[in-house]
Amino acid sequence: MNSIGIVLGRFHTKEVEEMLDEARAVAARRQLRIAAEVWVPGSMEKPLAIKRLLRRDDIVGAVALGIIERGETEHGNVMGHAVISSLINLQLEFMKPVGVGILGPGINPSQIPPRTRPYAAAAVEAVADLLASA
Ligand SMILES: Nc1c(NC[C@H](O)[C@H](O)[C@H](O)CO)[nH]c(=O)[nH]c1=O
Ligand SMILES: CC(=O)[C@@H](O)COP(=O)(O)O
Repeated sequence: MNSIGIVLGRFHTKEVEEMLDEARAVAARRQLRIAAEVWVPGSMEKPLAIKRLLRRDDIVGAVALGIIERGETEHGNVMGHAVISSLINLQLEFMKPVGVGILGPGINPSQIPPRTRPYAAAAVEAVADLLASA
């Protein structure tokens, strides 16, 4: 059974816990073992946490979950671009799939609930699909 790791940001923790619940269910359905669940302060810390997981021989893929909320400045947009770009680069560096389930940037509170489970599911499904097609 393939093992993956999940990195989660602590912004909007309750909603991210719902994303984790969905990710666990999809992983089980796709016969993926979750070898690690790593909580980090925010999205800026996700690339390092994902890289630590991808360096592990027992982990063949990873998932990043979290929420980048709408702020008053461009901080969230800049962060979103940088983080997602880094996660894609890590995928190519290690040749291991990284599913990105990060809501936003610029998401409003009312936009979060309908996206938590679909985004988490899509991130795990993407990793499972890439592993299956390897
Ligand atoms: N505003 C959000 C953040 N900001 C925190 C950063 O990700 C980081 O933890 C901080 O800059 C210290 O290095 N993170 C999110 O994931 N979502 C946000 O909305
Ligand atoms: C997306 C964020 O960083 C948010 O939490 C705060 O943003 P801002 O400083 O633009 O209000």
